[in-house]
Amino acid sequence: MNAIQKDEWKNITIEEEPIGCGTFGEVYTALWKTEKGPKIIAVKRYRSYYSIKSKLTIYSLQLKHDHILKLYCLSIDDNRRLIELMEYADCGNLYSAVHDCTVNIVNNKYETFSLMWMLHCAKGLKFLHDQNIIHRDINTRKLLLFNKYQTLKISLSQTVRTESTVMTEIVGTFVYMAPKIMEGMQYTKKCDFFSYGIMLWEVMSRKKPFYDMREHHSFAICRKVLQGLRPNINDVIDIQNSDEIKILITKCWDADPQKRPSMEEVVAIMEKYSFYYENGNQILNIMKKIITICTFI
Ligand SMILES: Nc1ncnc2c1ncn2[C@@H]1O[C@H](COP(=O)(O)OP(=O)(O)OP(=O)(O)O)[C@@H](O)[C@H]1O
Repeated sequence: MNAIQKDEWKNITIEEEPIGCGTFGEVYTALWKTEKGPKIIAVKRYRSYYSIKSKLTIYSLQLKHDHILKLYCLSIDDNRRLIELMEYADCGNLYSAVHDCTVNIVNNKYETFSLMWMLHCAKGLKFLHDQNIIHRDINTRKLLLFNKYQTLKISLSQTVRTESTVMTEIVGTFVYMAPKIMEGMQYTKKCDFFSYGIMLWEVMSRKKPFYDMREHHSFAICRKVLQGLRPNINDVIDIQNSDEIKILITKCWDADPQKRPSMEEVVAIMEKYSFYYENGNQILNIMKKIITICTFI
């Protein structure tokens, strides 16, 4: 792990107002004057040392992937608080991009964006699973956006563990949590697939999971999910051949973990759709231009 030298702190200026607040601490933007020039980074200030062991495990794994958020280093500040320096996501989290309908760049090409985001998420998760790592709390607030909303990366929280670890303590966010985990069973990779299914529904419907439940507290959601209730699949927006996406969602959130698809399958389906939409749109634009030119001739 790269440790930050004590005198390096003078090169880092942290903003006063946090940009986000999580379970374990607050996140700020900061300017880091490095030898290669200044760069904007994100800094997380933890409230306690509780996080340090799991964070050190994550760092020791040295995970590098296009769809995993880059972590630079961990340190202790002058007030003896655990500090983490990481890549700054200039477009915020996916939850806001999906539910805040004021982002025009996203609204104008929503289908293309949504399929691309969920492809990136599947690729990132597949990478983690290939290393035998389980995220355990993947949700749309943990998916961060870059590059004019065109790149998505998974943020690694304290919940991330290697599969060999015994994990029966319940962690995670209830609306995205697999029923077996609610029952206190051991976490396996399959719990991330369940969360993926809920997120895919959320992104493809632009609705919040269980938005239509009268009682929206954790216990009510747990009870309903254990009884087999899932978000309404018909909320998924109609795109060309969206039936395959709907089948994928229902397979991912199946109560039986064995019936959930593999991440290879998920990546293959999402790749097919993203390619279709990306290229379909380009072909459509070229055709529109040809038609315009022809009408002028
Ligand atoms: N690297 C980053 N770049 C930009 N914004 C970030 C970054 N990390 C976090 N944020 C913002 O801050 C919010 C809170 O992040 P944080 O990681 O603390 O949340 P969390 O999901 O509760 O994590 P944890 O459960 O590990 O504490 C995120 O939803 C996001 O909007």
